[in-house]
Amino acid sequence: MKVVEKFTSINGEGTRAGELAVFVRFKGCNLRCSYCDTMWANEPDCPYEEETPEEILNYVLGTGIRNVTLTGGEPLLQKDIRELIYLLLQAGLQVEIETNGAVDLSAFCEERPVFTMDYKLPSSGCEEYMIVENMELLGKDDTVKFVCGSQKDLLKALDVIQIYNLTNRCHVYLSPVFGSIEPVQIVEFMLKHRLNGVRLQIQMHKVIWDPNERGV
Ligand SMILES: C[S@@+](CC[C@H](N)C(=O)[O-])C[C@H]1O[C@@H](n2cnc3c(N)ncnc32)[C@H](O)[C@@H]1O
Ligand SMILES: Nc1nc2[nH]cc(C(=O)O)c2c(=O)[nH]1
Ligand code: SF4
Ligand SMILES: [Mg+2]
Repeated sequence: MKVVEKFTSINGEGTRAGELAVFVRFKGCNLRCSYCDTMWANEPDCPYEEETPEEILNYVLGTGIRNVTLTGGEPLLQKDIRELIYLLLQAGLQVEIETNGAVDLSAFCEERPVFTMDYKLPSSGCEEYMIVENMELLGKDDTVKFVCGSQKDLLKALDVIQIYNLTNRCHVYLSPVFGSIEPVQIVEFMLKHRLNGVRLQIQMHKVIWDPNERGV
């Protein structure tokens, strides 16, 4: 598996934000979002370590931390990802997958990790690649995250939340594209549309550390 970085930190996003977590970031992505904060991991010349699922499991177990987040790039494109998810779950770890909404999740539902799935909004430039059938596969422990960069994005997020009845299905987060929309604009939008059951989330690691710092 192509690993570009592994580190321990607090999870800055998702339902376990604020808890300790081990991160494994994989190389490569099938999308190219306008705002991507980890584009470096998607470049063909980005250095990586080739690691087996067993090696990654041993690293995770060695940290003594029970939450594992698999991210990237797009982690579900890695050839051995199913085996890794299986090994981590067998070891009793809490496994979260950050995924971009452009990979069919049906192939990964047997192992049942927790999915934090983006719905890419217009300003990402990648909305056309969303596999909306994934919505049906999500359950109460999963999350749909809308990373919003504009009012147009917020209106589209509202549409998608209503069409797929997301607040009754899973967790729903609105998160600002870091630095391009003020969080207060999202709060005002939530109030205006009475978005009950939806949460604002700000990437905590970018508040704690330099927003461009890697490995945190
Ligand atoms: C870097 S992606 C990796 C996982 C997967 N490719 C995806 O898009 O979900 C992890 C999360 O960071 C979010 N993200 C990337 N750049 C961001 C930015 N500039 N501001 C806020 N969130 C960002 C993505 O939308 C996604 O939810
Ligand atoms: N601390 C921290 N939390 C995170 N949660 C999701 C991340 C990601 O890049 O996918 C991330 C990250 O890069 N750092
Ligand atoms: S899908 Fe995720 S990793 Fe890929 S470009 Fe978009 S934000 Fe970056
Ligand atoms: Mg990140």
